[in-house]
Amino acid sequence: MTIVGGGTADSLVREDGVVGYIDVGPLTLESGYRLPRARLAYETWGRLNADGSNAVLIEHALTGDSHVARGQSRDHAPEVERLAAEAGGWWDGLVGPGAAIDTDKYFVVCANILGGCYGSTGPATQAPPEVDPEQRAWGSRFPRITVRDTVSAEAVLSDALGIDRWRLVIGGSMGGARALEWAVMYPDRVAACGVIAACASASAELLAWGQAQALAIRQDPNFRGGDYYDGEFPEAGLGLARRIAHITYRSAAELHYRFGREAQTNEDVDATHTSQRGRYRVESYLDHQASKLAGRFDANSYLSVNETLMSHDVTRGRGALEEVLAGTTCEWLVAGVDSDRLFFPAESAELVQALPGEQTLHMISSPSGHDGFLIEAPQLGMLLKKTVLKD
Ligand SMILES: CC(=O)SCCNC(=O)CCNC(=O)[C@H](O)C(C)(C)COP(=O)(O)OP(=O)(O)OC[C@H]1O[C@@H](n2cnc3c(N)ncnc32)[C@H](O)[C@@H]1OP(=O)(O)O
Ligand SMILES: N[C@@H](CCO)C(=O)O
Repeated sequence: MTIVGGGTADSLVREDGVVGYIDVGPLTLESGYRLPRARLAYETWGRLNADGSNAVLIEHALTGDSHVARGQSRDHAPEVERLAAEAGGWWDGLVGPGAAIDTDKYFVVCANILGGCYGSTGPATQAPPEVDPEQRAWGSRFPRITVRDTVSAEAVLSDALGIDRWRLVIGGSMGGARALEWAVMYPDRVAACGVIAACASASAELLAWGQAQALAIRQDPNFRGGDYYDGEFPEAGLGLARRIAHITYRSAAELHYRFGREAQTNEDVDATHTSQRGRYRVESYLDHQASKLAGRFDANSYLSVNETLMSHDVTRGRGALEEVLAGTTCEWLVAGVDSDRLFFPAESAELVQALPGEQTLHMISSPSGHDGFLIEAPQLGMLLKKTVLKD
């Protein structure tokens, strides 16, 4: 995948891998705000079978995208097809021909989240004339999107694709939150649900990390309240937000093992003037993660998806967790990552205990912390084949 660089809002929208768009139309959000002309960009793999029973919906994480796996199944411009075929997907080990989510068998769909910057409607998208006669980017005017709003939009996508019922809806992290909401909001449309490294509601800890990240962006002088598209982008703030987040995505033991107190190559951490000292390797690593994200993501979109994650609470306005989940009818795969310090395994256990029937908590073993749900795809594949995809 390549990123289209440049200084305009439109150029932030990276759409190389996208094979389709669905106009969701006006979408009434949980807040009551009516989002006019919402659009979802999505990718698909495999073929939908005659009775529509082989469709799998994959939900990406916070800054993820629809490019779950290499290749695609729909005709598109040759250049787009070439890029998509070449570019590795974020769950390549799990999704593809012969993989646990076998694209020779299943029709796989993944949509870019509302509020993001990968082709679905987000803050960098041109606002419609009823919002802005000059049709500048939404910027600061983009409304708050909840997890439920994203699922409502995906239900419209499902209708458009002719999918009445998903064989499986699965995601990790915020993708897991969306999968869970699918099972609650549309119990008749979900045969199986995979909630990986996710929980029933965003914890106080997660809200706290979320606030710190949002403030990092908002305090960048280039942020200008969110209407920065005609000037410098708040890359420093976005990079700081990513550093904060990335620490929570990895484990303390892993950071210690990989980086310890080592200095980055050719840098002197013992220089007399501390303000001018070189970097520890772990600092250099975080700098790299920060600049990578700042090169591929829009700061307003980061704020939007961060808010969406913070909104996650499957019980909001519905009652106690057990009561809410009692209405679900699907099979479950709930898995935590044993070293996760963002979505703690105990939170996955709490979800399992509240589900109807006898359920099992599965654990992915990983030294990598929360990102284990991305890194340990083979383990997750084995779990899927043992549980909800055993046929
Ligand atoms: C669901 C989704 O989010 S999908 C969208 C993709 N997601 C992302 O890209 C999220 C951000 N990325 C990540 O979180 C991780 O890269 C993962 C989870 C995808 C993969 O994790 P890992 O393979 O363990 O990668 P790791 O965290 O070690 O990072 C490796 C990078 O750090 C760099 N790095 C390692 N040590 C250092 C150092 N001391 N100084 C600078 N850079 C360093 C490597 O060169 C490598 O760079 P590259 O990614 O540009 O090739
Ligand atoms: N690295 C992932 C983790 C968030 O769950 C992302 O950026 O989306």
